Amino acid sequence: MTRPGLAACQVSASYGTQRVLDAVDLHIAPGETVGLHGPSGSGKSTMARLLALLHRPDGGHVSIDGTPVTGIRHQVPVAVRTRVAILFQSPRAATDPRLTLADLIAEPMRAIGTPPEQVRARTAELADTVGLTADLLTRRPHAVSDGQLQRACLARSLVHRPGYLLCDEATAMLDASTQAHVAAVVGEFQRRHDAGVLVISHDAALLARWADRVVELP
Ligand SMILES: Nc1ncnc2c1ncn2[C@@H]1O[C@H](COP(=O)(O)OP(=O)(O)OP(=O)(O)O)[C@@H](O)[C@H]1O
Repeated sequence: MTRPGLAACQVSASYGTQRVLDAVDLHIAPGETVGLHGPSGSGKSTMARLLALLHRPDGGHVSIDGTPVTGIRHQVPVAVRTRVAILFQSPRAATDPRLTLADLIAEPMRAIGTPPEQVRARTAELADTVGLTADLLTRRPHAVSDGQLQRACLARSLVHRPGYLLCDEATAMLDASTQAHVAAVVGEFQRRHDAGVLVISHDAALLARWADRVVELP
């Protein structure tokens, strides 16, 4: 029987001659919140990029619900790659400054040809979930705060109702109340969809509060 979950199986990753991860295992079960902690440069973000199918491992593989994934990004079938979503630390680095917040949220739906009416309805539903008003949805990133932009990124990450959500220092730049709001939205999504969540943070106190267990990278 296959073990459900998002797994890195003996994955290794290098940049040039620098080996960043060496045969590392990590498993996130449905409904589970796993913390990932480790010193700066230990490969936490690289692990998130591997699990999000954005970066190809040099060795080992990623598996989703027991099925090994081959390829990365668009090489992976839509139904498989949309099982995993990632939320980055810096919403500005992760967004196209030319798009309105509504278009940012809608982008992953348009990319797979979702009909416009469905796109509109789901965008409105998600904007409501993350607490973005209609006025904010018409603005571009330069005209909103980091917290408001991160809310739009969170909405975008939930568009396809992913089975696994990877939060790479996703609340590190936010003030305490936005941090709590983002964590609450993620928690509610997780409960409703039995999603597995990976929380990457330098903040041991945050991980102790948020995660069911914490994995240390050396
Ligand atoms: N695109 C890249 N090209 C070259 N080296 C990279 C690249 N991305 C990351 N690295 C290097 O790989 C190592 C691991 O980086 P990574 O960002 O995964 O670590 P991290 O644990 O997330 O660090 P931090 O906590 O500081 O964000 C670092 O030494 C970094 O400089």
